[in-house]
Order: sequence, then structure tokens, then C-alpha cells
Amino acid sequence: MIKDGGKEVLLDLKLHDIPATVKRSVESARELGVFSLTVHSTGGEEMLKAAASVENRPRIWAVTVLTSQITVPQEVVKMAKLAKTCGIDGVISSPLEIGLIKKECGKEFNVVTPGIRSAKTDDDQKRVSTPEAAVKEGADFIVIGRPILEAANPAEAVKNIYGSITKD
Ligand SMILES: O=C(O)c1cc(=O)[nH]c(=O)n1[C@@H]1O[C@H](COP(=O)(O)O)[C@@H](O)[C@H]1O
Repeated sequence: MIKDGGKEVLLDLKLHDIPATVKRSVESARELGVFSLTVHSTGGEEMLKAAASVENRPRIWAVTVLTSQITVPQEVVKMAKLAKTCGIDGVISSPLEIGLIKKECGKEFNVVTPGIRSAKTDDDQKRVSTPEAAVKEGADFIVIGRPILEAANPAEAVKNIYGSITKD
């Protein structure tokens, strides 16, 4: 239905399982025509390689360290490098590590960033930054949930965020 409307689907299941099961899941996602899907980089080298080995597959992005966890940038970069070595197309990381990942893994390696907050909030996200900062650092995609879903006027919230990232 979404595809029929000309839109792309991110299947955010964060797969984390034995290599054979993850491979089968990627094949199923391919049959559904999804644009991209997520796996946990902590699933390890064999799992990541199995996911990446599927032919004509959706784009795969590996979660480095969840944005709800406190960590150091070096740990995030370590997971990003592992994912890249295994043939994964990019990573999910917080906006705070974008520059470092791009520097270490190259500009073509996708960086997708949740943990986007225009103002300080008291929720579970620990490594956050604004939409403007994420785009400026080179994020390929930004993921924004509650600041839109829980806004009094979600359409207005989207308009404001879009305005903030498209002004020069
Ligand atoms: O893989 C993800 O999408 C993801 C990874 C991560 O490290 N942190 C993270 O928040 N996400 C997802 O991004 C979305 C962020 O939502 P909000 O925190 O409401 O903006 C949620 O759907 C999370 O599941």
C-alpha cells in the first residue's frame, strides 16, 4: 500500500539472530520490496556477512550502539567499521558520531540518525542533537518519532523541522 503510493519502506526490525535466520529474513524483506532494513551490528561478523550476501537485497543499515545508551564515539566507530567490512551499506548512530563515522568509513557509507531533538526532553534518548546539527554533520537520513507523533500539531511540527533543515 505504501509502495503503491510511491513511498519507500524502512523495515526497522533490528534483526539480531543466527546468520541463517537473518539471511532468510533479508530474503523475505526483498520479496516484500522494502527499501531498507535494520540489523544489530552486535550480531557479529558472520551474521552481518550473511545478511549482506543476499542478492538484490534491500539496503541494510546496522545499529551501532542504541541512542538510548551512553557510550564513547570509539565504540560506535568500531561497530561501523565492522559493518562496513562485512558489506553492510550503512549504520544507525546518534547525531553525535556522524562526522567521525564519515571520516573513518567514507562519505558513501550511509549514516542514519535517530536521537533527534529540537529542544531538551526528558525521555529515554541519551545521545541527541538537533535536526540542523545532524544534517550539517552529514546525516543521510534522520529518524524522528515522538517530537512529531506527540506534538499538539504533528503537521506543524514536520513543517518546522523541515524548515529548520532546509534554510541555508
Ligand atoms: O534503529 C532504529 O531505528 C533506532 C536505533 C537507535 O539507536 N535509536 C533509535 O531511537 N531508533 C529508533 O528511532 C526511533 C526514534 O524515535 P523517537 O525517539 O521517538 O524520536 C524509534 O523508533 C527507535 O526505535
